[in-house]
Amino acid sequence: MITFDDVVKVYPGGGTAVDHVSLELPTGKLTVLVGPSGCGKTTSLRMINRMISPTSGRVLIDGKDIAGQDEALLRRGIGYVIQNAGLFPHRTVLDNVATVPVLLGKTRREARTAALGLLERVGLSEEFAKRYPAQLSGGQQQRVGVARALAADPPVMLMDEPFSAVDPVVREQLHREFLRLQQDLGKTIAMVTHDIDEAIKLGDVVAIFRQGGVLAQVATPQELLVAPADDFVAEFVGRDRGIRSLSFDTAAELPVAALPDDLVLDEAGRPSGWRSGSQVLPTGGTFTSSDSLRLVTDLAITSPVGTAVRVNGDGKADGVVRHHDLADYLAARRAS
Ligand SMILES: Nc1ncnc2c1ncn2[C@@H]1O[C@H](COP(=O)(O)OP(=O)(O)OP(=O)(O)O)[C@@H](O)[C@H]1O
Repeated sequence: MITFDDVVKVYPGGGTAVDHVSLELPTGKLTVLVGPSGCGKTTSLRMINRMISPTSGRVLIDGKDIAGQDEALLRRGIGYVIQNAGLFPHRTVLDNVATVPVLLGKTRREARTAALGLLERVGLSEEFAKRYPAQLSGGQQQRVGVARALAADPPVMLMDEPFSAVDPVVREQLHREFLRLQQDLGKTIAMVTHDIDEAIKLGDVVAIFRQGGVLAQVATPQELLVAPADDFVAEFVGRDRGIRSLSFDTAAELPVAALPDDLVLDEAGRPSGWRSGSQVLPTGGTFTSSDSLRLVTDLAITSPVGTAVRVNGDGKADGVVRHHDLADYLAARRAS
């Protein structure tokens, strides 16, 4: 666990960048530091590996104040990924990843073999290993940056806007890959972003900062959407938060009604449309009990008959949810 204990940072000649922040970043989880520009996110992140020292207060890793620790040793256990990857331009991709393990005492051959494995894990095949960073796309460079940070197998990773320099489609792909990787590795990660949607998507815990380096709220993404602490957080989290919060709940407990007569099924029992006079209208998609309530809501709204169809693992229809029943369910859930 990383602990900020009443941390203050005042830059000489500047204002207060971080103002009495107390925060816990749980072990094995991804904590996102998010907030508007200049609110102290990067300063806070860099206090974890001592690139910046607090003016007062303490930063502890697993209960030990890092101020008293050997700086080189401390950083060995902390990977660092920055925007635009920050790769060494005159080294190949392979050597970018293998450099730190060599410095830590691995033979060049061992380090290179491990580096190839890491590149593969972040989705880069062997053909990229011999290239130089400038010969890669932005998204590929970010992947190398992540592989390089992982090379020393540090328990802690600091990531400063790691996905912001790539276009939205590549970012989406990197998010998915990164979440899968983190599921396997379970690193303790602190990530800075200014993008609340990214924070909500990736974070186990989200710490929202406001101007002046003050913590506005620390919560799970779902809590932030359902119960923002104040108007600043509500505004920062953005519109549609009620609908967005439904992404975090599955349809497992949603009661379904029996299949109605106007639902058309194929021979295998799979839904193929809604009968409407002489026409058959499209179902517009189906859900399973492990899908989110947000998907079910979307299906019920967009269905030509206001009804979402549930299917089982074989794709057979096994129940329906009408939009008014869904509304009743959501209202009852809110009240409980
Ligand atoms: N070396 C420095 N000297 C003086 N002031 C600084 C220094 N570094 C940062 N600041 C100031 O401290 C405040 C917090 O900066 P910081 O970079 O931590 O914010 P941030 O939330 O990461 O911002 P951004 O999202 O724009 O990167 C800002 O007002 C900034 O101008």
